[in-house]
Amino acid sequence: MPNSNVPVVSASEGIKDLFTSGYNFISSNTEQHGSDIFEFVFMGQKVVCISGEAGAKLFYDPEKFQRTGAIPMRVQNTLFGVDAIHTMDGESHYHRKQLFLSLTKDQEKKVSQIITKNWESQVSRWLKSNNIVLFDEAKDVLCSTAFNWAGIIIPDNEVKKRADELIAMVDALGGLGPRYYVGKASRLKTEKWIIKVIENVRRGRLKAKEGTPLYELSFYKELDGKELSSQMAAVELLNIIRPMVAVSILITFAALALYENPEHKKKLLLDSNFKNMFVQEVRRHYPFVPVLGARVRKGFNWKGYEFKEKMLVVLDVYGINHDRRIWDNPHKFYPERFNNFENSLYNFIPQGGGNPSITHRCPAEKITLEIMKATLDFLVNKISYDVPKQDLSYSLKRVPSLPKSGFIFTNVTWK
Ligand code: HEM
Repeated sequence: MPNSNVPVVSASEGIKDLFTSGYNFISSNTEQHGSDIFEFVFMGQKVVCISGEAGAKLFYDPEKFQRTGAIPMRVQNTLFGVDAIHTMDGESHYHRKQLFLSLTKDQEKKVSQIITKNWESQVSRWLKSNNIVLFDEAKDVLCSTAFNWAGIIIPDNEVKKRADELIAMVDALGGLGPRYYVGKASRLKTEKWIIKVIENVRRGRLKAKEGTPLYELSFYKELDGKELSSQMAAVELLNIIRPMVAVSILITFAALALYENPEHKKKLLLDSNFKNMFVQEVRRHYPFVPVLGARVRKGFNWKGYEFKEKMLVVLDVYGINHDRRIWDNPHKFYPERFNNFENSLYNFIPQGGGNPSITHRCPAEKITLEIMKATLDFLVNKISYDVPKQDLSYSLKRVPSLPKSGFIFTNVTWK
């Protein structure tokens, strides 16, 4: 059956639109055409874009979609590593996912204690400095937190270099040219180092504490009873450390939200429930993950549209977090909207959707929230600072996005 019943965005129009609309590319087209599905030809390949809560529910049906063959090599070469959990399906995905779920389960308190200590240890330096860039500080603090939690000790003078490499992998996501090559080189360098660490643990030359991600990934066995190759173990260990460092992007947006909405400061000082709503709204409101991709496992029909086997389907993550059918006044920063918000698993998906023990949804949303809350608590309750004039704008055309100045603060004092 021909798919003549959905809008088709021409390749030339679509490319122009992709570069001018960025994060809003899918939602601007679904709104314009009044359809949650449209087709678009990107680099010679037909891509089906879907949006809306029902679109997310469809996308997370493992009978209909698979991840094998969906993640471009340029993303695997930089962000995730080749053949990582993100690309797996079925039983082997389920088995590996249980490892990630067990590594992250009930860890939020431990991680937030480490990060609070790490933030506090920066203050004596800040008391003597002017114009401190929060994003730079956050990526280093998170890098040292992530390695400490994962069971890898790195000297203080290596933290910045490692943090820069991990952020370069994330920054490569929407980058053509230099950003991509810096991200790829950073992955090669970091993987090489972590492979050595894992081999040292396996040969008993380096002690790793049972229960830490380093130990568990070093000795984890696949369904066939074999250990991961040291390369694969390194890729997956980095799939825990790298995203933790990337929370620095959300932290920078949280500081921006606090600065632009000073009326929330008092409530953040006193009300832990409000702190929770505030960080949820940061995850919803600000741009981070733009889209997710999957391939049709076996042909099916949805809303009269014929999804054919192997078709590439892209889900509008940013758009669903700003969908007028789900959120009133979606472009307003309004934490109170999370009071009594009914989460259906598909209507608020900043870290993916569905049930995380079955789907590819992020296993570390609780950890992410606690890192953000511990940081907000530190910024609001422990220190005072001024925010000088700077360019705090951020672009929806750049993936990932970030306030241009990185959020500069100065005149720091303890409270
Ligand atoms: C900055 C905050 C974070 C964001 C925005 C984020 C976002 C995401 C997204 C969108 C996915 C993929 C969902 C899908 O494919 O359907 C994902 C998966 C994943 N995330 Fe996160 N994440 C964050 C933090 C973390 C942290 C702190 C960790 C580890 C401690 C982590 C570990 C993972 C892993 C291992 C997966 C793969 C799960 C799978 O394929 O089954 N993430 N994350």
